[in-house]
Amino acid sequence: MTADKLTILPPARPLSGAVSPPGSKSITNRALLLAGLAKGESRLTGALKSDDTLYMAEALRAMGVAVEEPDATTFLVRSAGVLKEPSGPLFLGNAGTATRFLTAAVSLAKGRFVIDGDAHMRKRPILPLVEALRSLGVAIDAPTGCPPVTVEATGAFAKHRVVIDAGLSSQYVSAILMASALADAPFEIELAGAEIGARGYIDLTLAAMRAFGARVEQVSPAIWRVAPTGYTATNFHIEPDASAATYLWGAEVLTGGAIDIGTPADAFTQPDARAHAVIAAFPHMPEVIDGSQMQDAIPTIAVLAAFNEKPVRFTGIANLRVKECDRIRALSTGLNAIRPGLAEEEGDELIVHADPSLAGQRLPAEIDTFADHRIAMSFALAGLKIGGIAILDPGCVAKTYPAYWDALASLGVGFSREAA
Ligand SMILES: O=C(O)C1=C[C@@H](OP(=O)(O)O)[C@@H](O)[C@H](O)C1
Ligand SMILES: C=C(OP(=O)(O)O)C(=O)O
Repeated sequence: MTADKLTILPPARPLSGAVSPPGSKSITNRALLLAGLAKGESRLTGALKSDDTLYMAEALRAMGVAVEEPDATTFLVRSAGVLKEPSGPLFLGNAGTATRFLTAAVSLAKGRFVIDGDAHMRKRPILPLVEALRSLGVAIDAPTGCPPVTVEATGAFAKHRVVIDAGLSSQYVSAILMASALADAPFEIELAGAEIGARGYIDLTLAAMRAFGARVEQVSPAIWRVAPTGYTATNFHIEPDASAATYLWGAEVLTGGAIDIGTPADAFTQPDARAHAVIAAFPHMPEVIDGSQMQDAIPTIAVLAAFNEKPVRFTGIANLRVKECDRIRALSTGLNAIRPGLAEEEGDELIVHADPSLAGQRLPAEIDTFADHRIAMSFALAGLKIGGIAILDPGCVAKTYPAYWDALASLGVGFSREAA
């Protein structure tokens, strides 16, 4: 974490140029794990190198997997196909994917594993996953309901069917799906309720599992069946990050520019690519936006909404409160710091009162990012149109997009950096 602040200087011209977003965080962390669970060598290209994926790589190394980095976007993973007991706790920063996915994966290894993270991760719920694994006979404990999680693993599940509540996070389901291909018999996962965060992330999980040789079928909208195939090492290419793309799409429409991100919106398989259609409608974005299937894109769209022609109500976003920070609160706080009354929380919904006349004004505001990369990256968009927007702790973008500020600079955005 850096203590400084970065003030965005609104560009005089529309932003134009070519910038490729980095590799997908979600897919990189799935591929790293599955490569670590496969016997042999897997080459992962187009990968993201950022805090979240480097924590995953480091944890795998601590469990005996060789993870080499021949270049800036490749991981070369060599594994015996089993995760060994590490000599100490696995520290995963604030990487939700790494934390949840590894909690399930180590439950089928042998030994004692402690999954831990930073102060933010220690506030992010993991109890539904812990309880599901416990119901499978795993000796697992998370006294606060959040990390740290301690697992005493014996190498097998005692049962081959689990019911899990994924209302708070789809990552719990992805975690068990990926681990369950290592069970010793066919395994079934059922959702406790119809509610699930973003289903598109489950599809990403199934696609990654199949690429590494798993056989998994969706029996009904709430039930998946996984064959006990284990994983096969493979070479795997990772597409660019759709959530990262949303900032570039946002910068393009907000400034009336032309930014070539190198990937057509319909070529992404990640759920946040849905945001493209909404962003492309700017400044005529809909008055009600259901964020449930594109959750990580909501900060981007909410900041754009401040410049929309009509107010926007965001629904289906309750679990934004348990992401890297409470994103509903962070968005309302930041927008109201720019101009009081700009945003309003109504229960777990967010209303952004649009005001196109904000563009071109000077409204100095310090944006508290709450150490959340998406709050930093999305509020930078406001700074493209409003003078005086300062992003606190800009280094937090390293969680998923370490080159973000360089990318904006390459498009012609200027900054002034100072100690906060
Ligand atoms: O499976 C994944 O890769 C992710 C799932 C989503 O989280 P939840 O399932 O916790 O909502 C998303 O917000 C996160 O950035 C990545
Ligand atoms: C919610 C996010 O991350 P994670 O849950 O993987 O930490 C995110 O990247 O917006």
